[in-house]
Amino acid sequence: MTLQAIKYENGTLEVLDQLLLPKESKYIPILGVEDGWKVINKMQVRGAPAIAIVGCLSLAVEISKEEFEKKKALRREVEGKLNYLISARPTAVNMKQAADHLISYINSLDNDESVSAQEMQARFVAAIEAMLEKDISDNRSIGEFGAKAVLNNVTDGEQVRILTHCNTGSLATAYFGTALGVVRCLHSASRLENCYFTETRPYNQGARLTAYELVHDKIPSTLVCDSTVAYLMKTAQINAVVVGADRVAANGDTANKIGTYQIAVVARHHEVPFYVAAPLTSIDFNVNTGDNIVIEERPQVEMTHINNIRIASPVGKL
Ligand SMILES: CSC[C@H]1O[C@H](OP(=O)(O)O)[C@H](O)[C@@H]1O
Repeated sequence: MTLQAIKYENGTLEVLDQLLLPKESKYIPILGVEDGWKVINKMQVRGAPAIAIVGCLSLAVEISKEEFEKKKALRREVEGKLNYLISARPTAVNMKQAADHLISYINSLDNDESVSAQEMQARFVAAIEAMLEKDISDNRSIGEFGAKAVLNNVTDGEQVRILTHCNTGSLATAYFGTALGVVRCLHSASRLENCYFTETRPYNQGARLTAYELVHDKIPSTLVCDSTVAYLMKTAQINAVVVGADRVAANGDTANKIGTYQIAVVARHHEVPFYVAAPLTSIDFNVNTGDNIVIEERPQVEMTHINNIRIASPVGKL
């Protein structure tokens, strides 16, 4: 079992094919931007931060193999390929945020006459490589801060029962995770009684990925059907719901995996504190409210089939 979704070293990139988990643990080589776009679009790699990191690293791999005599040629190639990578999946903002930051950075290098084309290429690749460690550092901070926030609402020494949705752990980020990072910190502090997590149809991020992570880390946990969450909050004294985010709008509206909204409504009804654990790279200050967030529509086969086996009778329009 491995929880390293992304393996990168000196211009070589491999990603864990999450479509095969938990049955098979297989790494896919990423030789450039086209490979990066495909693994993101097919959801072999998924999770808002991981999408941005893999997308940008696929560009770093490609750029590292080329030689640029002219700085403007490098800038043009970088801009075009970053904008292409954004198109792989629309809802998570992290790839767009990373692209905007990197385009601004390479423009500053292009405009700095003291920087040669070779230096520009090296500094640009280094800026992308730094995203890996930054994400892990952010996740640990989110985990510690989130655990404190959850524990502020319970009596001293009480062990907590958490509900989470989808996968927001090491398989959705560079490592450690966001909402699952909060769960990891509660467990490390010996304050976690149990983490309930939903199967998260139709891709089954919970049943396939979150289960994989919590078993690996030996964290007390229970897999529940998506349809159980209301009953669970009625009967299991859940202390908090903690979820991730694909995109948070300027007013705090949050787009996350389908099913999150109904969990939030039920949490409100049962007066269970509801937390969104997300890095700054998931916040889009250019979008005023959630109404302006593009919600992804995936192929219907992802609902009607599991491992290429039909589980839903053929019907009309789904
Ligand atoms: C830590 S971000 C996790 C985020 O990504 C998931 O979506 P997907 O598996 O489709 O990429 C889900 O929305 C999670 O909240």
